[in-house]
Amino acid sequence: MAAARQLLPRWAVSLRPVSGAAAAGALPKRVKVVEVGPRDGLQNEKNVVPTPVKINLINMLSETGLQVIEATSFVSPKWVPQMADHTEVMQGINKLPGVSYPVLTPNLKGFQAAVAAGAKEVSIFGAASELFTKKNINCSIEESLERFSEVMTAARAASVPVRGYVSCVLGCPYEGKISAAKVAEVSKKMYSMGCYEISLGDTIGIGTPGSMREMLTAVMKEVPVGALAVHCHDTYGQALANILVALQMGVSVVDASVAGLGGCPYAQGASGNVATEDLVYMLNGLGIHTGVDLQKLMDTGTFICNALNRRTNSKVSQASCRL
Ligand SMILES: CC(C)(COP(=O)([O-])OP(=O)([O-])OC[C@H]1O[C@@H](n2cnc3c(N)ncnc32)[C@H](O)[C@@H]1OP(=O)([O-])[O-])[C@@H](O)C(=O)NCCC(=O)NCCSC(=O)C[C@@](C)(O)CC(=O)[O-]
Repeated sequence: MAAARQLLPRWAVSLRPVSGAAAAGALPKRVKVVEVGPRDGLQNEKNVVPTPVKINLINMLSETGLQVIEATSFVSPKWVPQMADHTEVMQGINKLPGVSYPVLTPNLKGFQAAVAAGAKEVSIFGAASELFTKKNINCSIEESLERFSEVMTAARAASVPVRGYVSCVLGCPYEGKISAAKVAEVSKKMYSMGCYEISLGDTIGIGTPGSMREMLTAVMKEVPVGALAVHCHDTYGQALANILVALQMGVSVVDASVAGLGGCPYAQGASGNVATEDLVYMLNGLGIHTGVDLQKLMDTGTFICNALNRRTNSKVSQASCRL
């Protein structure tokens, strides 16, 4: 199959990492932080989060300097009731120039609804595990790729850039260990379809720096490092260490969730993503530019934790409250 051309969002062009960074083992000078809190962070909440709270959360995040905020998902409300207000959220937020608000779309129906609601960028989401794919989107990996290819065709016609997620890259809640070769195979297929970026998801946060390195080594043979992102849940407390390894290997796009909110409804027991506050703190300490205002981010974390009546998972926010 001939590779489809990747349609880049406007902001992405200036953020491509300097080529050769991976070979030299140098850290990137800039990192694009993809904030997934409003989607990944909230999708697993038991109680329905009021739409105005979601809108406020996104509006506050927009003021922090983040360039990408994943806003919601256009999935079946029977599967994920928390995201049923996707259209209201997309139409209620203040979309700032220079900030992108991608949404998840599992199929053509979701893509069409997303575009009708004003989405200018979407993400398709697959997995390197057959059982997880079945539990999450009710089909096999092969069927999921067929559905995604319909989304890609429609997206290309509408000039909508598409990001691709691959879940379970370091382990699966149903299958256990997932081979790096399988992750590389699915990533390559999604990149070849035209996804401009592949986000590699450690869905259950089980990876270690060692398994992250092994997996990335395999994937980087099939997908250019400049088109890779990492998406680390922090269940085993390994997220920052895993991210650091990815940065050392040349990855310069990292997903994170404010206050470390979240989990996946189809990966029971998995905790949230790395907290965006903790990621930005680490990147600041490494002298890596993100453009994100840490104080505003922590204020946003406080807002959403108060709204959800829970304690933040961000160690940086916890520490700054104590000091
Ligand atoms: C994919 C489906 C829809 C298949 O679900 P299905 O039941 O197989 O779909 P279907 O095509 O048979 O349709 C069944 C019903 O759903 C409707 N439907 C069909 N498509 C849509 C849509 N897009 N939006 C709204 N409704 C839809 C469709 O119209 C029909 O409605 P009915 O006739 O029964 O009234 C379902 O499995 C689903 O929605 N799954 C979403 C699961 C999900 O959101 N998981 C969490 C996100 S993934 C994640 O968190 C991992 C990630 C990305 O963060 C990375 C990581 O951490 O690894």
